[in-house]
Amino acid sequence: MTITWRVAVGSDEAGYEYKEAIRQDLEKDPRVELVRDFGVKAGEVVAYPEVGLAVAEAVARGEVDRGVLVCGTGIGMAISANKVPGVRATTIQDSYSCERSVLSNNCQIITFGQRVIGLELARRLVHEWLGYVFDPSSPSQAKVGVITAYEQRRGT
Ligand SMILES: O=C[C@H](O)[C@H](O)COP(=O)(O)O
Repeated sequence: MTITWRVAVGSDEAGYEYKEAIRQDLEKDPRVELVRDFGVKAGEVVAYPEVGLAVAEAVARGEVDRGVLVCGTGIGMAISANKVPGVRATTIQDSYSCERSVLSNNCQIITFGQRVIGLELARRLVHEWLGYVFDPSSPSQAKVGVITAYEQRRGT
């Protein structure tokens, strides 16, 4: 079975160059059917939560399957995206965390710090990431379900 993804990308000004490189890679990847760019544009200055929340809301609404967010560290983008109910986001810097972010945690969003990791590593991790699919019949589902149940109890 061939899975294709609808992917959103976004950054603040501190992550603009990586976001652009990743967007271009995604647009060429046969596993990607749609790329939505939530900015920023060149020279634009936008607070990272504005972009992180917009991408996470697009994921939560089902308009895209996944998102890639870039800021200086990746931290602010992950914090922001995780505020949107139903969204799981994490910063990644290595191959194993990339794999587990999907297979253990069913994260829909990964974030990078442009000031933290090299561009080629970030691009490689995105390439790997598109190959992972969460298995809802795996033992990890029940653990992720604890988070979902908490959100539902909270009514968020
Ligand atoms: O997590 C936040 C990002 O790294 C952002 O790009 C920079 O934020 P700052 O300007 O508040 O350091």
